[in-house]
Amino acid sequence: MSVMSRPLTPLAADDLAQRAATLVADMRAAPTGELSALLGGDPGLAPQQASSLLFLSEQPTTLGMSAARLPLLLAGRPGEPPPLAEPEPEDSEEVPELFCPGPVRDNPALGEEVNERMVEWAAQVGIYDGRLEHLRSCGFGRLMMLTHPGTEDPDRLLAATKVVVAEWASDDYYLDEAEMGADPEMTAARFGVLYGVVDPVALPQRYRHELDRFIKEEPIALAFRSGMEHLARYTTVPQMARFQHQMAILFTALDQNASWRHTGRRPRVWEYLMHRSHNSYLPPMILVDVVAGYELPAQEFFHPQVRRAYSMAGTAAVLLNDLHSMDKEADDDISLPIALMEEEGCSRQQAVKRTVEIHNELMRGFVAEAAALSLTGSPMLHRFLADTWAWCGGSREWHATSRRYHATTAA
Ligand SMILES: CC(C)=CCC/C(C)=C(\C)COP(=O)(O)OP(=O)(O)O
Repeated sequence: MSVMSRPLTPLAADDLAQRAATLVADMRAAPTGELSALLGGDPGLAPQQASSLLFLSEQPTTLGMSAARLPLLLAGRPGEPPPLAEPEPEDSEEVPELFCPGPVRDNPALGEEVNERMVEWAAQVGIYDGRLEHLRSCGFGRLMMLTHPGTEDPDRLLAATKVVVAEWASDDYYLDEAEMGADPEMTAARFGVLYGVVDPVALPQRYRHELDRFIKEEPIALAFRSGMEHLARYTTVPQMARFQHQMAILFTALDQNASWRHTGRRPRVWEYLMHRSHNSYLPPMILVDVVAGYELPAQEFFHPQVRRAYSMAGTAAVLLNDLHSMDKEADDDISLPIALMEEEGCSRQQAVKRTVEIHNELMRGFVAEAAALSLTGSPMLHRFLADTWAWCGGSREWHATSRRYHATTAA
């Protein structure tokens, strides 16, 4: 019987320590010393104790992004007063280190090749027309190279890059960038139609040509259709179905975001965190097995405990995006630091610190869940969890260096 068809049973402490050690060993580039201490350092601990330690330990570590790497996030826009609250005096709010690995591999030439081919494709489908140089400089090919160390195959990486760039483009064109035609009043109507392209509808014959024409003329729709056709060369039926499901979740969350912008209503912190769990980095992250050339069976992928584990990683990773894009977002946009400043009266520095703490809590939660799951899951699940961890490391590196977030650094 598949382990995922029955509930997980409490584990013996020595089992947990042993499995956690294996998991950590497989998590290339993980902060192994810290994880070992947390997960397996004391085999006498009961599993619940070991797990709760993961949530309690917030000490600065020797790994991850140090507070020193966050000055840009703390600085605010040059020449502008600090938003909403006065900053705290220096070092009263020390930002903890990120609990997140670094990249498992960095192969700039591979990233460049994928990036160039992606830009060529973007020109063909018509997205980022007149902005292709900026698209190139964002280095989405590099993002995919960094986040998917399991393959050297540029075509596999390119297929995934296309759908990920289509996702970003839909966010830019339909929600975020007014100068690219985004209008919150129209967002839900647009994503409604787009979903019918992602999960193709069977329209009555008489109306099909109108949809076909719409897809040809709407670059975002064409980007999704073309990108998904390429991706389908590498997906199984369940893998493509899970991608479509994740798009439905994403589009709903983007509609929610548009409604806040349209009405001017600001979400509470808990509500924003829920939103960011749906508008998270799961869309690119759940492709880790597709790109690496194996399949996490649907029975495990959709198991609530597995989904809980990788969803924590997906939300944590997107909170790093919130930190890095603080200075580029429009005034009506919302992020976790902004929600914290607005609702809890935090200064900018306090909000950054709190965001890092929440990120770390989620990542520690992911590791705790992953350690427990790898005791009973399939080898594919074990690999999927390790690849998820590696994805976070690659994403962290990209956010720290991409021109999408830092106008003057290398893509
Ligand atoms: C890859 C991708 C776009 C995933 C879906 C979730 C999503 C729309 C984002 C992470 C983009 O969020 P955000 O608008 O905050 O990103 P930017 O800061 O604009 O890059």
